[in-house]
Amino acid sequence: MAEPNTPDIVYTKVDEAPELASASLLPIIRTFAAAAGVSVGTRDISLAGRIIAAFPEALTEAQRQSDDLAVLGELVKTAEANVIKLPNVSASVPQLVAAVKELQSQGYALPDYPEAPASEAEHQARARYDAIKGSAVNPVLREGNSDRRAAVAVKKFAQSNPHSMGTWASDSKTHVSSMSSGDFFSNEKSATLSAAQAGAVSIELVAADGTTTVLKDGITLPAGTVVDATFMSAKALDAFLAEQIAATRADGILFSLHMKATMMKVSDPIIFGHAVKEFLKPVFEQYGAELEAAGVNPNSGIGDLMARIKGKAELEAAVKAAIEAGPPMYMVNSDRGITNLHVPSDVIIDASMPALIRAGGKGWGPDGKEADTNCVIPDNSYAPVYDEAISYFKETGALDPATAGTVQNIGLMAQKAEEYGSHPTTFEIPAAGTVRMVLENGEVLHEHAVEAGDIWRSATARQAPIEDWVALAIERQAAEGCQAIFWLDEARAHDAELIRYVKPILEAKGVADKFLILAPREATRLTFETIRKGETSIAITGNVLRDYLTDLFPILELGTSAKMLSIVKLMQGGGLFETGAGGSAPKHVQQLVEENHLRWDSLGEFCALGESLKFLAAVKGNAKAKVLGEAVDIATQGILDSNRSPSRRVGQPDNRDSHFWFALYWAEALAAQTSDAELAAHFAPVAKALSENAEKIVSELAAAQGTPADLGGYYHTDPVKTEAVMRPSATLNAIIG
Ligand SMILES: NC(=O)C1=CN([C@@H]2O[C@H](COP(=O)(O)OP(=O)(O)OC[C@H]3O[C@@H](n4cnc5c(N)ncnc54)[C@H](OP(=O)(O)O)[C@@H]3O)[C@@H](O)[C@H]2O)C=CC1
Ligand SMILES: O=C(O)CCC(=O)C(=O)O
Ligand SMILES: [Mg+2]
Repeated sequence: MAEPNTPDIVYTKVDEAPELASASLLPIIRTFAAAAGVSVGTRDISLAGRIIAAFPEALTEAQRQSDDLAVLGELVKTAEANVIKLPNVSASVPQLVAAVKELQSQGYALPDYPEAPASEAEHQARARYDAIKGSAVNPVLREGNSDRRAAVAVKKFAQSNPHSMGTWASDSKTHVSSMSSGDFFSNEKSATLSAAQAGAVSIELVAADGTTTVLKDGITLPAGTVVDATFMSAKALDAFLAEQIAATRADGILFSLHMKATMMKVSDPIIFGHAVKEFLKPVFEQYGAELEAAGVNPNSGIGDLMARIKGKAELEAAVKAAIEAGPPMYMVNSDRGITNLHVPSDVIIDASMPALIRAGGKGWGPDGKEADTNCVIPDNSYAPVYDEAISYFKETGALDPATAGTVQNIGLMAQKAEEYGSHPTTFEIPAAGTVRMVLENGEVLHEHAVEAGDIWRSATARQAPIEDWVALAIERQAAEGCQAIFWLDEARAHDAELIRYVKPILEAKGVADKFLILAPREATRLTFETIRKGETSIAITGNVLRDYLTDLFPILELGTSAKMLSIVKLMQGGGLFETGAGGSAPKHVQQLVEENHLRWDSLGEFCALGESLKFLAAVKGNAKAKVLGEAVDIATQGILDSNRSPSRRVGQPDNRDSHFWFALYWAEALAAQTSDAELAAHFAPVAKALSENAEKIVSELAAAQGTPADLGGYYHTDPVKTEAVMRPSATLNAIIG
């Protein structure tokens, strides 16, 4: 059961650009909803909020915060859940450390993040910080599978207002490089647990000398669970990286590494660290002891390394020389000298690869110019999607967003399906031996011979979420009547187990002929061919491809994934409405702080709000919520039709302007509707006041732009300062109240 005082809708407090947007939009939502008796509460899932909640004993009574993520984690397991979830930071270690430092500077007596915990207290602090790190929110809240697609109006708008696309040259040197052996893909084993195999599972390392170390126990898996185990060989990875660095240099193109160090919070920072070490090999060989003494952890990137050796001229010169000796690197920010390998969370594959493909295969080099790029994606499980996309565009030229059809996604992710649940079962192997997954009945389910440094991981997917995912796919295909493809490779161990679920369900429902099952590479090609004809395709995928494809296709079709409708149909009957498929856009905060312009597009919030209100109407029979929700859809349409989305440049309308127009169109739609006279009467004067003062409001908003903005913090902003920045129109504020 949900807590007795749960509001009708919970709106999440998050980080960076979406949180800034909330400072302006949420007061409007609350005021409008209150008029219809709909309550909108908030829960804090921001990085800073989660850190504060984890250390109550270190803080004063006034500083303490409840563990809102835990509360929401319970709520989403109930039918009462109606949550609007904005993107939050999935923190890398450098981000976590920066957030802790900021809070300490604000008087929060938090322990430092212990890089190398020694005492019991440090081990405890480290365990709490590790739980906050990476993708720690989404797997908890996503108690349902994912349905992401562009709303019809949004897709139509993109077709009639196509964004610019880079051109693809057939002789582009841009390509994807992946390991051909020794990676997670090659080493994967998978099995579905029978009733006799269900129960407790332990993971142990049997060393060469026969001693056994338990890596993890206390896991209980029910019958029907698909259990995978695999590993990446550290030696094979290093050899591959060395080869790619040399080959990139020889080709005269940019070196780039694309990982998901946030969502894959244990394995991917380690792989990223291998790349840092390989790129700076002479430095680590010559100065290894000094780097260690300075507390350098390559997994945290070159940025952290540079900060730790600051002032040590010889070391600094050695790092500079090593970077110069390597191929030019793909840059995050060439003006500031921030490379791909500076921070593990700066280049995140789901957003970075599509942006590069949208640009015609170009990345930014250290000279501030665009260039072809070697896209290094070590594991070969999903890299073929990007490889095939790039080959396809080299052959056919860029996609035309004016005519392209659309790709929707049904993604398996409920109950920490697949890689989402793999964090506690991923290990950097301390010594050579055999890793074994041992079942309660004594059987060894999977085993691998490993060497020190190898990265071993197990992921699982439970029966109920898999069946729910197939059911959702059937429902969506029936609704659209279009092509629908299960992106599953029968030659891959894990996918073969999923296919054993999928096929009988499709056959039993009599819909097998409506679906294709294709390996990712083949599915990529067919899907591009389909949307090139202007048609729709539904990609039904596992968790990682859910993540990758719901940025890839929208970024090519709509220019951004921020405009996606992103619904999580919770398995217990509740609703979780995500706002777009993108993240928290740190670059937008940088621009706001420098020139007080927020280019964040809240279309994702508008779409989610409409869905959330209509869901409230449907499950609680709340007629006023239905009226509010339908009016939100009209207002969202108005934003598109009248081109009220934020512009990218200072001096032009921004996020705050779009919220004003949204409020105006919403109020007008409510005043005009005839299903609820009381609401119409209430909103008529609001619409009138907003409309009559439009010019004044817009000029007050414009006046705020152009000078630096002070938010009083980055991860933990000052609410009063933020409100002053985000609500600069006294006229609008007076009408909203
Ligand atoms: N659901 C979640 O909770 C998610 C969280 N994240 C987190 O977000 C952070 C940033 O991730 P990153 O990989 O940079 O991806 P983002 O999606 O945040 O940003 C990449 C780019 O996409 C564009 N963009 C994204 N959202 C919007 C929007 N609403 N309006 C306009 N443009 C938008 C921006 O392009 P431009 O700069 O050209 O304007 C932005 O720089 C990370 O901390 C990550 O962990 C990431 C994905 C999902
Ligand atoms: O959970 C995360 O870290 C990011 C998730 C994400 O990028 C997505 O859901 O698209
Ligand atoms: Mg994503």
